[in-house]
Amino acid sequence: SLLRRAPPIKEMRTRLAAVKWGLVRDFSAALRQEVVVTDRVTAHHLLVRGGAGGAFCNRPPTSAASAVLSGQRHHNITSAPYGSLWRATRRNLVSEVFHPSCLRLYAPARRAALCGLVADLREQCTSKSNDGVALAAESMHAAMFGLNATMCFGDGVDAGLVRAMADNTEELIWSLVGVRVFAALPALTRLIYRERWNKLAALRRQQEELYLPLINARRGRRRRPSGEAPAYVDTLIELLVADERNSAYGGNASSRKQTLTDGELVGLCSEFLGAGTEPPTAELQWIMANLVKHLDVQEAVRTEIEAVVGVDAEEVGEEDLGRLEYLNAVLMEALRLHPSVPSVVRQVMPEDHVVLDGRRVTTGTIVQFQLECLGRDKTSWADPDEFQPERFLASGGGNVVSLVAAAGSAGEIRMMPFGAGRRMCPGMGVAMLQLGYFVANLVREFEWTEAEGDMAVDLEPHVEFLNFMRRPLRAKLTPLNKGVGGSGAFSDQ
Ligand code: HEM
Repeated sequence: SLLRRAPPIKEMRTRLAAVKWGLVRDFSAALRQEVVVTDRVTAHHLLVRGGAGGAFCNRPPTSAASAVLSGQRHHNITSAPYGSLWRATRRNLVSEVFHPSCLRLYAPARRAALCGLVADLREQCTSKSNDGVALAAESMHAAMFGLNATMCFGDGVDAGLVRAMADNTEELIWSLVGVRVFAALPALTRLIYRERWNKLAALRRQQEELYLPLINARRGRRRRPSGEAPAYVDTLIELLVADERNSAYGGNASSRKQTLTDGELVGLCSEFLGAGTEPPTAELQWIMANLVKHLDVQEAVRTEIEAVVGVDAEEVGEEDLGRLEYLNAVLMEALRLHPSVPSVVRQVMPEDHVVLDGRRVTTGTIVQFQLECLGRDKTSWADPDEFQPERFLASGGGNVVSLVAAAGSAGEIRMMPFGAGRRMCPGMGVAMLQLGYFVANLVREFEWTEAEGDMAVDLEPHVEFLNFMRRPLRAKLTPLNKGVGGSGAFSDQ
C-alpha cells in the first residue's frame, strides 16, 4: 500500500531539506560569481598597488547576525561598506584601544589571563586522573575570551556572564555557515529556513540581553582617571559618525554626525570578542602543535629565553619580546604555513577595474585570495611545506620579510596572514604581542609533548570559516617550575 511504501516522516523531512538546500545553493551560486587568486604578484597588484583602479575595498554581504537580520543595514568594521562608518569605527579601534600607548595599559589584563591559563593547565596536567594530558585548546580559548571581555567592557565582569557571552559567541559563529543561505533572496530563504532564521534571531536577542546592561553601565560612568585603560565600549559610546548609514555603499556623507545605535554597539562589541578571540586562539594552537611535533624547535625557544631573559626571571615580560628573534621566527613560520584566517575576500564594485588573465572581471564578482597558497609559494620559499623557523632569522636572510606589504613597485607579498591593503587586519599588532607573550611563557612553564591515540596532534587543517586544526590541541605537559624560587611565577595565581 501507499502508506507502507512512504518513507518515514523523518526521512521525508531530510529529503525535502536536501532538495530545498540544493535549490537554494544552486540558485545562489548561479547569482554569485567567484574567482580565486593564488598568486602573490596579482595579490600585491590588486590589494596594495591600487591595480584595481578603484579602492577595491568592499567585501561581499556578510553572514554576521546583525547584518543578516537587519537586511545588511547594521554593520561592524568587517562588514561595513567602504565609507564613513567603516572609516570612523576602524580609526577608533586603531587610534584608541590598539594605540601602543593604550595597549601598554592592558598589560595587567594580559598577565592575569596568562596566570589563569597557566594555573588551569597546571591543575589539569598534575591531576592524577589526566595522566599529564591537558585540554589545551579549551583552556586557551577561555583565557583569550576573558582577556577580550576585559578589554571590551572593563574590569570586573562577572565570570559566569563572561562564560555565557563566550557560549553565545561560539553558537553565533558556528551558525555562520548555515546562515549563508540568507545571502541570496533573503525574503524567500527566510521563509524556507524559518527555523534557522528564528534560531539566529534568538541568539542575537540573547546577545543583546547579555551586552546591553554592560554597555549601559559604562554610559553612566564618570570619566576615567588618566592612566586607566579605556574599555573598548567607552570609545564606541563616545564615537560620532557622519550619517551615511542609510545610503548603500558609501554615498555622500552628510555633515550631521550621530552616535552609534544600540544595535551597532552590540555588533561592534561582538566583533571585538569574536575577531579578538577566534583567529588568535586558532593560531596559538597551530604554534604550540608545531612545537609539540618539533621538540628541537621547542628546546631552542626555551634556550633563547634563558639566554636573553635569564633563568631566574619571574616571567618573560612583554618588553623582552623584541629581543627574542627565534621566538618571533617561530610565530612567523606558523603564520606562513597555517594562517588561521583562510582567505581574504573582496567584491568588485562598479568603480573597480579588475583585470585577470587579460579579461575584465564583472561588477559583483567575489575575488578570493587564498592565504595558505600565497604563503607556500615555491617561487618565494625553499621547501615551502616544511616547518623551518630558521628561514626568518637574520642569518637566513628572513628578517626582512614583512607582514605589511609595501605599496611601491619594489614591494612584494611573501605571506599575508593578516590580509593586505586598506582593509588589512587592524588587530595584527595586538595579536603578535599576545601570541609572543603567551607562547614564550607557556614554553617556559611547561615541557609540551605529544599525547597518545586520538589525543595526538593532527596537523591536518579543517577549514570552516577559520583554518582550524582537525583535532583541537591536546598535549602532555610537564611543569618546569622555572619561576622565582623554583616554584613558578604563575603557580600561586
Ligand atoms: C592571529 C590573529 C589574527 C589573524 C590571523 C587575523 C586575520 C585577519 C584577516 C586575514 C583579515 C582580513 C584582512 C583583509 O581583508 O585584507 C582580518 C580583518 C579584521 N580583523 Fe583580524 N586577525 C587576527 C586578530 C585580530 C584581532 C586580535 C582583532 C581585534 C579585535 C582583529 C580584528 C579584525 C577586524 C575588525 C578586521 C576587519 C578590518 C576591516 O575590514 O577594515 N583581528 N583579520
